[in-house]
Amino acid sequence: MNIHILTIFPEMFQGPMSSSIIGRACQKGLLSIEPHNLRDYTKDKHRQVDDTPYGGGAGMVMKAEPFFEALTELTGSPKQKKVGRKIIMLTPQGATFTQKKAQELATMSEIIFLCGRYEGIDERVRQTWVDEEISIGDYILTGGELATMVIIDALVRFLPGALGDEMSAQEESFSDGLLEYPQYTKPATWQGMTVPAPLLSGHHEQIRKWRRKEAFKRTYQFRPELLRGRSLSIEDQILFAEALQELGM
Ligand SMILES: NC(=O)c1ccc(NC2CCCC2)nc1
Repeated sequence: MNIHILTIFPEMFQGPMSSSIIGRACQKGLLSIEPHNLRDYTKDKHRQVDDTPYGGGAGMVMKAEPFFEALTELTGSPKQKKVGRKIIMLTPQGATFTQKKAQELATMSEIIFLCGRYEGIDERVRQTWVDEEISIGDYILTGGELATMVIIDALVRFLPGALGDEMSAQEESFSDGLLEYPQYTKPATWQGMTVPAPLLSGHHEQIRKWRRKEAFKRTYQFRPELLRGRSLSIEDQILFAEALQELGM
């Protein structure tokens, strides 16, 4: 997968996108991440990327030209829709990003992220080029760059080979829509707090059930809406009932 990012702050991507799992995935050739400085696509000597808004008002708006120049260089023309490529704009108006969307994006062969700054990007960029608008949550950021990094972080986990096998286990337990069960590591007792006995039993079936029940407890307590409308297997119904009992419900 090739990821291109149009931004006026390419340097923001150096640290986060070259560290840890993302950095290793790039080194393994599972994906490439290439920020492009929009100023390199300006034609005036001041390398102007923004200007005052028509109709007045505070702040500045990002000019269409640098985006058009960069996107034309990267993709040819707007009409050349390529299968497996998405052009995504990060905005608070976008569809809220989810794990499901992360999984879907991970199947793309190319993604181009458009990062706005100031008051936003000239509307003609969106109407000409943008396939999807995504928001990482209902809050306003100073730019689309951090939202882009969040999305890259979430999708890279779905690239085959990106996670060591120790992480892939977390993958399926989380992606079935329940919250994560509690995690423990050595020592077995820390400041008088002990690890729950089932986890020390070495009894895999007991451990699996304990984890599933804890996931039901947490999901019911913190995100009950995730449980609504779910059809549960017989075993899950039993574990869910036990979870509610232990919660004193
Ligand atoms: N919730 C979000 O994903 C999000 C994205 C971009 C943004 N700000 C950008 C958008 C255009 C100028 C700054 N704020 C919030």
